[in-house]
Amino acid sequence: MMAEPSFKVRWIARRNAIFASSRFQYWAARIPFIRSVARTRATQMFDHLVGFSYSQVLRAAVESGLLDLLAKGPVSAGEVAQDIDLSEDAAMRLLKAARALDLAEEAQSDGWMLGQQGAVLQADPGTQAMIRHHRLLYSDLADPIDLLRRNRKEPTALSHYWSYAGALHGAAERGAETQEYSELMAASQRFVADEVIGAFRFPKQGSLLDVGGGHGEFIRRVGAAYPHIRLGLFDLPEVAEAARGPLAQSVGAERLTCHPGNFFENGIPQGYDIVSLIRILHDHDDEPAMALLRNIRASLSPGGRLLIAEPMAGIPGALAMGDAFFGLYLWAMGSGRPRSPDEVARMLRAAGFSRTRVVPTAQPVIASCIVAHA
Ligand SMILES: CC(C)=CCC/C(C)=C/CC/C(C)=C/C=C/C(C)=C/C=C/C=C(C)/C=C/C=C(C)/C=C/C=C(C)/C=C/CC(C)(C)O
Ligand SMILES: C[S@@+](CC[C@H](N)C(=O)[O-])C[C@H]1O[C@@H](n2cnc3c(N)ncnc32)[C@H](O)[C@@H]1O
Repeated sequence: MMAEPSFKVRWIARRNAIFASSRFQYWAARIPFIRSVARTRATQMFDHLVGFSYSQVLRAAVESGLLDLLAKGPVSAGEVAQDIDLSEDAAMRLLKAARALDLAEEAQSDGWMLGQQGAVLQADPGTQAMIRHHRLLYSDLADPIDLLRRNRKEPTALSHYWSYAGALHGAAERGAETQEYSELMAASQRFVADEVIGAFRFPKQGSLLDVGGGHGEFIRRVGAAYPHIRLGLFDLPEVAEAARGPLAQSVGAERLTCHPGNFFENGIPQGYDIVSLIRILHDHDDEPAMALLRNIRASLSPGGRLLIAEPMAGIPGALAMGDAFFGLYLWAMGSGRPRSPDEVARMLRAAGFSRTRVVPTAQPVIASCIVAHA
């Protein structure tokens, strides 16, 4: 027999019945004070509903070169039309859509420039690369129920792209593809690295090993901020080998060691003060994620620390980013899930770490940070 519904259950049922009533909605939109909440809710629902159209405006602005053109503005609608090969009518439709999203601004009569959000986006090749990349996500999400019903290990556009995840279930070969995803990750690393470096103090004379460090953009940035820190990069052989030359040139060969390897099959190199996992843990389901944490724990001496930074779930003010974006993204990728800081902390303790601490970041929508002590 079902237990008596709790007070909370009864309260939610009552609240939902009131919110669903069209009479309540009608009056709420007209009563002073309450109407601002009603308007915000309606706009929020509308934005969720049409989010895909907004994304496609971003994509058109990036892929057509409109943002770069506006950066040289003011430009007329005619010039825009000619430059991006659209009719004047279509160019004006795109400019107005871009203006509505604050990507463009009409600074003078028929003189278009970047809007405030446009200025941020145009200056950031990493976010632009993500906008281009999301065509894969949206093709996988074309039928979301079908995606959620299918065996998660069936190949998708994203699992093919992330060949290391695809390789886990035989969907893809490695090679040229690692080059492509490494470049995307390097391009979008700027904000993540800034968040981590702004939040966490690295030991000035110590050593840092970035596990799954890709082309080394993170350690390049830490290396620039801490000129005396010794740097290590661990990644799949084809990635680590491709990173070695350019990275040595950038940070100095004498303080860099590249370790080719597979963190599920090989031990993590020992002797580092800090090991970092940047945008790695969420890629993996719980069992492999625990194996990776144990592997890192085994490599650390007393006093050693593990720094985890990635977008996390359950972050106040950024809830949708965690479970509504990364939840579906990683589902489509076929591996991993976003975790809350509490979940990550529990896993760290189960892997043998003694203490964990959340390090607050300025923009949790980009990354949250947890440090664990060996
Ligand atoms: C001074 C006066 C008068 C006013 C000031 C007003 C003011 C504060 C203006 C603000 C200007 C400003 C500083 C704006 C800053 C804007 C920023 C920092 C925007 C940042 C946006 C970042 C975005 C949109 C990031 C998106 C990231 C995405 C979608 C990442 C996706 C990552 C994926 C898919 C990763 C995949 C890897 C895998 C497989 C999961 O491991
Ligand atoms: C999502 S990318 C993150 C790269 C980088 N940390 C960043 O934030 O830009 C995941 C990285 O983990 C590496 N990787 C995936 N599986 C691996 C494995 N089994 N062993 C070592 N590295 C692996 C990939 O090659 C890739 O560079």
